[in-house]
Amino acid sequence: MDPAKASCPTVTQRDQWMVESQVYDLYHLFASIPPNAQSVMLELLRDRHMEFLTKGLTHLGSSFRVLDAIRPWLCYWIIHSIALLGESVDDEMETNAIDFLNRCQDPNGGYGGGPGQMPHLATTYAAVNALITLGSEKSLASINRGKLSNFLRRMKHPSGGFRMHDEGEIDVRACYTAISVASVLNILDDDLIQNVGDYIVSCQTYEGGIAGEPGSEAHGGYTYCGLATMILIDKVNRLDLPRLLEWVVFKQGKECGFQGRTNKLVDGCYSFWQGGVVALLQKLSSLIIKQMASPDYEEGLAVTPHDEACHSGQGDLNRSSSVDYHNIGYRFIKECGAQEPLFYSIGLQQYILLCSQEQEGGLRDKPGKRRDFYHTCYCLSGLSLCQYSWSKYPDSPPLPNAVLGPYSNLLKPTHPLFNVVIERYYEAHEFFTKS
Ligand SMILES: CC(C)=CCC/C(C)=C/CC/C(C)=C/COP(=O)(O)OP(=O)(O)O
Ligand SMILES: [Zn+2]
Repeated sequence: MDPAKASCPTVTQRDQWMVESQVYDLYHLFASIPPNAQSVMLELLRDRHMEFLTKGLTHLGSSFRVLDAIRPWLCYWIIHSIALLGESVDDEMETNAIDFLNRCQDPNGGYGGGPGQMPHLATTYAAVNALITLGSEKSLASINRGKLSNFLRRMKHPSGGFRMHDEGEIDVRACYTAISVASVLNILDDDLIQNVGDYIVSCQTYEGGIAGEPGSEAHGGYTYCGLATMILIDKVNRLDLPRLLEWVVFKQGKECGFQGRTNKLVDGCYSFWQGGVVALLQKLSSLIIKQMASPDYEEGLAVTPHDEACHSGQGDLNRSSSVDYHNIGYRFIKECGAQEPLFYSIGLQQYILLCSQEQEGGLRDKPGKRRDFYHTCYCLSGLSLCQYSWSKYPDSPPLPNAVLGPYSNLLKPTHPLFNVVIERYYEAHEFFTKS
């Protein structure tokens, strides 16, 4: 999956069979070997992943010239993966990463794809998440929040959406990256939020998922962005949540991985984009039941129609006057949702460990594809969500049967709204509450 562009809308039956046969070969092999060998096959290859990731970070300054416009993304994918594995980067690497990201910071706010490049919302999100994950005071203090706030306001469009960059496209990714960054940095206010809910509601399609822009096809990446944004702005009740849930659960394929959209192939990165959608919906289970139970639901009237009148109704999140935006993400993870995952969590862990994991380290889309940092980050993020999907709170240790393979596979929990490791999120939340 290339997050920058959409390709052909369907795959051929032959493509589908090829994937199925490769995946089923692996599953048959797995089923045919003794339990102790199965346990070895299911092991998360921590040391090899660390070697792959550390090498990548070391070479960030030199060998990634071809990926010159996404270098803050590479920082985030690598640093977040390392944090999920419960490791950290050494002091020299941390200093280099902070200095490098600082050079990507635009004098007028926001981060570009490399030093001197125009600021872009996607690389701003990546840079901020990377700096939060590094977590030191120097790292957090390096973000110029005043200027970044100006940049976000410059990207705001009267439709309610945001542009990705000056004169750039308006889409649901732009809404999410702007709102996520503003929320975590404590600079979110009514002006930034105005009409965002209207824009995202207009992107929910007849299938139930969310498209990148009005009139397009529902897709897992945009659905994650749209749903997370609606939660962060306290407008999630405006989405048709039962339909969204129905759409996403049917995106988990026979291979146990997720596909991004109807009639396309499963891919390890959707373990996070679609797995994240289900994890968020799990927390919203009482709201979903409420929408379904409403006598108006069949008529499509149970969903609040306009931006002004809506609050989520999620316990403490339900307020009548001014909204404490900075704390929505904080309180959300404390909410109790459904006690069990709403998808086949063990099956997805099996897909990630047996099909997406490369023996030499790093993770990939599917068998036959090459590893890369993007897939490593989102396969590990999805694996972490699965492992904690039976836990009442994301930071309480899961029972052994929730974790496929040896318990040493357990990763750090990630915040499902921001995709940063929860411990780092708490530290950043405290830092930006005070400053
Ligand atoms: C935070 C942030 C910037 C999030 C990005 C969200 C994201 C992953 C959007 C996906 C974009 C898209 C339509 C890809 C389709 O590619 P494809 O046709 O190659 O893949 P497919 O066959 O799996 O649909
Ligand atoms: Zn992918």
